[in-house]
Amino acid sequence: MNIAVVGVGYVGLVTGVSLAEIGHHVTCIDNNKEKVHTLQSGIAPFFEPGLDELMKKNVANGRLAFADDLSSGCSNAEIVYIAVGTPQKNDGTVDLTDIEKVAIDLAHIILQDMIVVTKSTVPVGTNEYIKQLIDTNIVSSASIEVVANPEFLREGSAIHDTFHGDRIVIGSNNEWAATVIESVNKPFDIPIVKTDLRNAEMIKYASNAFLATKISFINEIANLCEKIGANVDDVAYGMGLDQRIGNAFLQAGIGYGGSCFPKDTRALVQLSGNMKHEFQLLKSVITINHNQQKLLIRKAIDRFQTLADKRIALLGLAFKPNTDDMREAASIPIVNELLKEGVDVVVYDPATMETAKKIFLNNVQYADSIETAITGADIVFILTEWDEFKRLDIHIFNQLMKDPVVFDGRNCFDLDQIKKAHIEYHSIGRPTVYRKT
Ligand SMILES: NC(=O)c1ccc[n+]([C@@H]2O[C@H](COP(=O)([O-])OP(=O)(O)OC[C@H]3O[C@@H](n4cnc5c(N)ncnc54)[C@H](O)[C@@H]3O)[C@@H](O)[C@H]2O)c1
Ligand SMILES: O=c1ccn([C@@H]2O[C@H](COP(=O)(O)OP(=O)(O)O[C@H]3O[C@H](CO)[C@@H](O)[C@H](O)[C@H]3O)[C@@H](O)[C@H]2O)c(=O)[nH]1
Repeated sequence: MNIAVVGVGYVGLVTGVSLAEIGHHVTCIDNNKEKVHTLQSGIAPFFEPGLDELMKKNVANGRLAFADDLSSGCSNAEIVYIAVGTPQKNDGTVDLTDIEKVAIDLAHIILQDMIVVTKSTVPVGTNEYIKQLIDTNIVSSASIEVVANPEFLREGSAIHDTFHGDRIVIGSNNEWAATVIESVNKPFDIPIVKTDLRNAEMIKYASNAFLATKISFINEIANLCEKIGANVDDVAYGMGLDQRIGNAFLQAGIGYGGSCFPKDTRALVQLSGNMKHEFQLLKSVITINHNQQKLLIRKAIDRFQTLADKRIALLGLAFKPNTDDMREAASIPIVNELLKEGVDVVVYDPATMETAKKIFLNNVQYADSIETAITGADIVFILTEWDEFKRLDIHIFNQLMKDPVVFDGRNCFDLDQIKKAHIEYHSIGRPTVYRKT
């Protein structure tokens, strides 16, 4: 099939590359000319394990190309995927400006019958609206059908998730269009859920909201574990063995961030409100997450009374490991709060330093290694569970800090290992380990 993908962010690029990998001819289109230029020179605009290789391979074999112009990019396309951003507006509603623009621009250039597939996460009813927008603006006699095909990839494991996902959701109110998109996806060999447009849109929001709920639930259990002297890692393990619960997404920590959970949970609350349905559970999930992001600061203030003039090294700024994405990362409110407390902040992350410089400007110091970051620090905060941190020889804290106090927001270390290291160690939902004198 000849396919165009409009919007080359995370989702657009992974979609384009994977459709090319299973044999389709794909043109990825973005209106950001600089981005397209970078892509045409063989460089992915973000860090994602395995993506570069697949991209280069499919460009070389002629199945993948990039364009900055919708009209030329779609000239041969039988199917157009929309993968532009759907950010949140100040009032909490989803900003559909980019989707609307793509729909209207498509209506002006479509000359042959076409299937428009929405990959972007959009509120229930949006695909019907996209069809209506195209139908009312179309200049030719061509007809279009819409399909909702929400994306479930995770950043940092996007390639793996695409080829080994649990399901592909295909929503359409037109049986022919659904069947075509089913055949497009067949080579992935992943179970396909065929449903209508509204169900497909709702599956995406409900899935993200449920995963966010699991995280806030285990974080509340963790906070309780600390008070009653239990260990959340053991509790989560014991819970997760029950197949009805499952062990995924029970990692306690400083809450969820990223470009999806925060935005999509707020959007679902907003959508419910519009329907006069108060989604109390999800509102609590969001509040718990908000509080959890600041937990290390509260712990540090409890321990030291004031953090003014302390030097704090932050290890990890990305919202999760294996990505250079800092969208809605816990590190951002943490740095802002620490600066207000008068802290001397030094940061290190294996992948996000360039992004961090644009966010924190010269308000923090930037270290080029773990060692440089922690040398002379009074306190260390661990905010992202990069392998580089988990594999650290923990004696390094002793060697490079005077009185090492570590607040680990991602439970990177085993407590028995920590007990041998002569450091003071606070983590999430586990007993504090005090330094032996
Ligand atoms: N990032 C993820 O992990 C993820 C996973 C699943 C679903 N989603 C959803 O997928 C959608 C895209 O997310 P993302 O993170 O890839 O977005 P992004 O913001 O990183 O990328 C969007 C791209 O669309 C381009 N664009 C905007 N308007 C355009 C237009 N008119 N023509 C051509 N290109 C245009 C932008 O230049 C940008 O490159 C969102 O709805 C998001 O919620 C994201
Ligand atoms: O047990 C866990 C699992 C995750 N997280 C945090 O949750 C956030 C999101 O993690 P993850 O879901 O792995 O990353 P995303 O790339 O944001 O992926 C989510 O959001 C995407 C966008 O909608 C969906 O496609 C994916 O299915 C969904 O997992 C991160 O801050 C993690 O640190 C935890 O705190 N504990």
